[in-house]
Amino acid sequence: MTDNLLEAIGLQKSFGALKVAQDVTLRLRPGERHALIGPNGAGKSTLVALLSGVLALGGGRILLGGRDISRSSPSQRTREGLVRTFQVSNLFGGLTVLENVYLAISERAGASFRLWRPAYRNTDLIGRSHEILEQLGLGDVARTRVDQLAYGQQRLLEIAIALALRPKVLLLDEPTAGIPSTEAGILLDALDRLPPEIAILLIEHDMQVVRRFASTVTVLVEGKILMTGSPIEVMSSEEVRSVYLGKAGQTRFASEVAHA
Ligand SMILES: Nc1ncnc2c1ncn2[C@@H]1O[C@H](COP(=O)(O)OP(=O)(O)OP(=O)(O)O)[C@@H](O)[C@H]1O
Repeated sequence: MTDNLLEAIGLQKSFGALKVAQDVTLRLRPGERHALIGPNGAGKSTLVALLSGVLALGGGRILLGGRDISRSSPSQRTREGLVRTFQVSNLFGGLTVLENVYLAISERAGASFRLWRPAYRNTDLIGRSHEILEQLGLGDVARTRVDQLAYGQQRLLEIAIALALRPKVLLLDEPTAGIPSTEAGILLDALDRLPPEIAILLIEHDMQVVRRFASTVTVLVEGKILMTGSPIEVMSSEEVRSVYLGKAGQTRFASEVAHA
């Protein structure tokens, strides 16, 4: 019996001659806050695609709650609780924030094709949608059309929709990317308030976000795991500094460590 919720064991993936996942092993326990970092082209997005089932594995196994989901479709994985954030580009811009979350919840509840009128009678699902929006600080914009939202709020809505799918494991792909610094704080606060029992894998470039959010960090370089450790261990590793970060990053890391 294992207490790991998600186990990715020996994952392999190649695009032609390019090996983008080489024996990648990653484990997440319930409630774990785990960050995945690595330079551009390291294979982070590929790993998320392998975990979520968008890409087929070239080798290895993925277990969710001890069950082998290596061959499950993305939607099966979502139903079983392995959820990746919805991309802003997949939001329904012409619908309200509430309607977007409601659609996700009703889909989870198996009601997606009963559409608007009958669905709107379902006060439980609407109540749950409001609850999630409040949780993420989007309560005030519930009736606002998504295309009228600030970008940071749209990114929060991605997370709201993922939460609506009742994740056990949540894959967050660069949630702060593209968000102006004035709005980023709100998003970081929202990340702090995510339900503590959910295991979260955060793909992130910004080390300040990583340090604030994660208790464990995995560094991926050229499709291989360079190291896994606490943010401080990772940030103070010479190997990480020299192999992964380069000169600009070394300066940044040094200042991060100094402020840790
Ligand atoms: N469908 C594909 N076909 C061929 N090569 C691909 C494909 N998808 C990604 N790659 C290549 O695989 C490597 C890993 O890409 P990936 O996007 O996973 O890296 P990443 O760590 O997410 O990078 P970034 O931080 O820039 O998003 C890159 O060299 C990329 O060009």
